Amino acid sequence: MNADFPVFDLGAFEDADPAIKAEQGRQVDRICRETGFLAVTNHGVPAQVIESVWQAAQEFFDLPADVKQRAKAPYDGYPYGYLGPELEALAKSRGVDTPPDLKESFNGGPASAPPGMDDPEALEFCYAKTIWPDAPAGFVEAWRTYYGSMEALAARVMRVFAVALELPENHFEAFIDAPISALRALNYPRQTSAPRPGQLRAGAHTDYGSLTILLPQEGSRGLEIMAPDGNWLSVPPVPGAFVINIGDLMARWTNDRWVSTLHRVVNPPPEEGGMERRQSLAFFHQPNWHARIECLPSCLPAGKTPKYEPVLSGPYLMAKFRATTVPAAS
Ligand SMILES: O=C(O)CCC(=O)C(=O)O
Ligand SMILES: [Fe+2]
Repeated sequence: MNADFPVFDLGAFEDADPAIKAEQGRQVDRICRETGFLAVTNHGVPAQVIESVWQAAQEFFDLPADVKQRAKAPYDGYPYGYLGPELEALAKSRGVDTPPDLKESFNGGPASAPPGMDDPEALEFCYAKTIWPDAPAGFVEAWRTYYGSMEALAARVMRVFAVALELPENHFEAFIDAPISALRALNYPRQTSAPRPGQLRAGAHTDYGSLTILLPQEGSRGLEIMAPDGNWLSVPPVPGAFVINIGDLMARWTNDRWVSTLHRVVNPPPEEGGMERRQSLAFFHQPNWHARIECLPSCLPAGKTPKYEPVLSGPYLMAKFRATTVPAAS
């Protein structure tokens, strides 16, 4: 048990006066320099919003395979809809060849494109239609409500990050007012046979964007992060909390002051009777398509040049995403 997994009280931060906020920001800065993983409590997302999408996702994953396939992505590399078992290997994003991950997922994007958006790649990719399942009833509404709650929560966490980086609290606002985030419901099915060598529920990877809001199944285990000493550390269940972690884009934005930590989901140990299924929800927050991500002013030591060229959020995400899709067998 990791008694020391950091827990951050978001409501208390928001109610605090500037001096306390600055002090809490320094704590968040320290966490993000070390692992970039923390649990966020007192987040204000209504239990009902979480419960509804959780239930809807569970019922969807319980449907027969052929029914789920009706919501499948229309072609390889399409970002949204149902992605069946063994179609993705996250370790490939780092050039590591493993068997496909033991999971299935349902993915959805932003509700609509912002007015004036005419970039063909953005329209074809981030703003592509979500392929909705026709069952269970209420799925779309529950999904959209949760997606909206995650957009709002991510914006609040970005305010904490701004303070942690000694920037004005609203620094990130203009970069994230038309975000191209994705919500993914994950199901790691009950394992009835032994995994292949090197096969995990989710291979070791870093996330791509600014931050991820993860909701692991209550009380579940399996998520591991790489500690600064190189050892895998299991993330303990924190009741009522979301697990927040930063992604590659935030590492880049901060000139590597913050780390986008390697993480994975391991198979349950059979000797603990742990072949059971595990569900999670992952919201991948990503700045506006056109947001130019270049070294933040507070992250560049005097006299130094930034480590990275500026990138645009959307095209950067596309390149990352395409590297992980396992091509269909021919
Ligand atoms: O299911 C989990 O706990 C983590 C999933 C994850 O890291 C991802 O999908 O990027
Ligand atoms: Fe991840």
